[in-house]
Amino acid sequence: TGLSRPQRILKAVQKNATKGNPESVIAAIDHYCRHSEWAMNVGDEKGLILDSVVTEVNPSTALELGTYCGYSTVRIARLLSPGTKLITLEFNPDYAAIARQIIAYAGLQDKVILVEGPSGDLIPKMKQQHGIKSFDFVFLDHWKDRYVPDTKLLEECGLLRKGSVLLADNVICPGTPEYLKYVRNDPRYESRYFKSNLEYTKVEDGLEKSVFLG
Ligand SMILES: Nc1ncnc2c1ncn2CCOCCNC(=O)c1cc(-c2ccc(F)cc2)cc(O)c1O
Ligand SMILES: [Mg+2]
Repeated sequence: TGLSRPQRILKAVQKNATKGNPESVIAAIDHYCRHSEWAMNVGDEKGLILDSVVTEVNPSTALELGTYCGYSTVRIARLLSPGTKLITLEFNPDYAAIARQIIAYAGLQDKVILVEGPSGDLIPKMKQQHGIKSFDFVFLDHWKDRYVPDTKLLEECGLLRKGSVLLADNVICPGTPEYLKYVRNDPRYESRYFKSNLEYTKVEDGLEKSVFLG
């Protein structure tokens, strides 16, 4: 049945972007997904909010849950200071294989550690496998019903510290009502909603930024 959607996205990057230029990789994916076929990247509109939060936090350690094709991985990694790492977790090996190629095309492979597997199994291994004490920044963009259990897991594993920032995609569409209740009602979190639109559409969506108060 031909190429998969992620394979078609990779082809669009190889055709239209410049090797080693993350901005051109981001632009190529956005152009393809806006004009050829929709895909579940965080996109250009929510991407600007992601950029501003990453720039504000300037994390030394960052975690992304849900890599897909690596679009937000490239957006985050391109903003990291030298010597800092982004760990991104992807469940689907086919997505992971495409993401590795897109991250490498952007020239960001030295800033990114892509780990394949379910977040619930991998999060408890972060300290011993990657020498992580805690995460300064976490981008949640995986299965929407994993946002709450994985946030609790990050807390229980001591991977959040006072001031750690969680940024969650899709809190309106597809929606993560349980997660919004959790971070908005728990006094240990200071939460704020950034209204935007679902990638490449006029449908409302947004990002929830939550600071862990310890
Ligand atoms: N390491 C891991 N551990 C556990 N699970 C993992 C994992 N890695 C991946 N997964 C699971 C799947 O990840 C993809 C999750 N993302 C989405 O489903 C998503 C869907 C839409 C969407 C779709 C259809 C509409 F009509 C409207 C909106 C938009 C988005 O922006 C989305 O992000
Ligand atoms: Mg998303």
